[in-house]
Amino acid sequence: MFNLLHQLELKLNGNFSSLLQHSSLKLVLLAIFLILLFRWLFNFINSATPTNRSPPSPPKLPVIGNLHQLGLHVHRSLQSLAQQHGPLMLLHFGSVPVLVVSSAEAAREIMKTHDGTFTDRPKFTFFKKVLYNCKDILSAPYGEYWRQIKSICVLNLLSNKRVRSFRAVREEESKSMINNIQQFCSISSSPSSSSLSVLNLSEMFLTLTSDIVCRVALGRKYSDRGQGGRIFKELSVELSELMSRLNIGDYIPWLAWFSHVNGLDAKLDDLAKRFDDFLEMVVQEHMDCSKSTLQGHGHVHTNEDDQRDFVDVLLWLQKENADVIAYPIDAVSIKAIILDMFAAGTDTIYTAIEWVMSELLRHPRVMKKLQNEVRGIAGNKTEITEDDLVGMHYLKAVIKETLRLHPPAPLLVPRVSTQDVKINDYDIKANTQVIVNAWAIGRDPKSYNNPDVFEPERFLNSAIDYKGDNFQYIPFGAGRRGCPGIQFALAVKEIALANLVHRFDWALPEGVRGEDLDMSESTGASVHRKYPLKAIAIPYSC
Ligand code: HEM
Repeated sequence: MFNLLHQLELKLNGNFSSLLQHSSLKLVLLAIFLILLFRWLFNFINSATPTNRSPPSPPKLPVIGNLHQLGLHVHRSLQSLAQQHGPLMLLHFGSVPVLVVSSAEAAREIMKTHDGTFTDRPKFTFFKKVLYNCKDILSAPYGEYWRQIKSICVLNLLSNKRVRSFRAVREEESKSMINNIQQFCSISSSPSSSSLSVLNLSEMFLTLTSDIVCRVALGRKYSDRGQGGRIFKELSVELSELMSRLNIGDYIPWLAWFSHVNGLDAKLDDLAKRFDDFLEMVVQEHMDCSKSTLQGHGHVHTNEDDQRDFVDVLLWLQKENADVIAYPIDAVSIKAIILDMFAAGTDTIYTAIEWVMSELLRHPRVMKKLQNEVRGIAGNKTEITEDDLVGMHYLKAVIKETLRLHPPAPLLVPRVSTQDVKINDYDIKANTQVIVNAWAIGRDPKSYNNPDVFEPERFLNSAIDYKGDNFQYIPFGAGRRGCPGIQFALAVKEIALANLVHRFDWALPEGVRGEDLDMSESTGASVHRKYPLKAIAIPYSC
């Protein structure tokens, strides 16, 4: 989401120069510039005699505020600014005040002590255009509607019981990924093949994750069946890309026209339309199916039925609860909630598995220790099932340590204050946007020894967990707006990783040594590897 902050400079430069060739436009822009300059001078003079105590701020420029101080990797830029200005720092992105939180203590203040004040989300153009005008859980404004759909999500879609009920889906899809790798190894080791072939693991993890989320949310896969499959893959990739682009009008409202000129608005509208058509088709399929069930042609679903996918559950709730809840769930809410599962679930899980395997390939000692644990527990079994995972403490520590170093959403999801509030003696005004730098907090030397070193042992016998009570460790956020998908995400990661390290030994292509593996990050709100992870699998026989 934040990479536009950088793209803005580049794109504005390129497009402005051609536009400025029109002299009337030059005059209009000059007039706008002068108005803004006067406004800025006026504000500057007023703020020179502050009546309140704001958090420290680096100096800002007119119009763009502190945007020029953000590099391609915003979490890294904000960490270095915080090292100079402190763990609570007030920036301005354009005209929007943004409070940046960079320590566990400050995060506790925001997400626990004053959680009730920081429960709203900014009204980003992406949320309005693609997430059904904020009718989903992630972007819905704090209030009764959000409370209702969040509790549906926590109790009916992502409860521990419901997550357990999808065990077969996870086991089958992990098995299918392992079989594909096995097949790939057989082909590459056949006499006709000249060398061991290199697997694109990033692509495999993306397929695994989106197939699991699809089956759980929509009832079937959309990755391998004719046109529906093609449409779905295209949409998922675009969703992730456009979610990562920031709309400059969100921060400098008078530049909103720029998103018309550079085509971003049109792309968002187009994506929203195509996603809506796809989800409409899926919901219709479910409704047709339940009609034929009522006519006696199929299996009747009940509330206790563990086999229902998310669309089934939401349609059932729509019917059952129509008269008892404040905001009856309409068709738009159903589509928005389902879209959230993809927007918030797929990219994050796939990214997390990608980083775990990257760290294991970089650290052969940890890989070996993990394989010993997994193979010791699996014994002669070829496939790991979820029953085997219970005793795999090192596996869980490896996953935890990777999420510390590489939280898929390093800046969580921004929030907004709903009223004026005092934090650590600083006055924070209502409507201040809040960014919590979970990435910087996870690497704070005050909380961790050797914070940049990958050392899963630090989480063995440690009481730190994911629930959001340990503010030095918040990859899933915390408080009322915390992530409801933790159990779902961990269940997928654990079964996939255990099977990957059990069934294969792993090496990097072309004899690259672990420590030389390129760990560059992509730009954007969810940070994955810049380059796909490629590796060689060597089948292991138990
Ligand atoms: C490794 C995987 C995941 C990570 C790292 C992750 C991370 C996050 C983060 C950081 C937030 C914002 C929390 C905050 O503001 O305090 C969030 C919110 C959310 N996540 Fe996740 N998530 C993951 C998986 C999932 C999955 C699998 C689902 C659903 C299937 C999901 C659904 C949501 C929803 C609906 C929200 C919005 C909650 C709200 O605004 O009330 N997430 N997630």
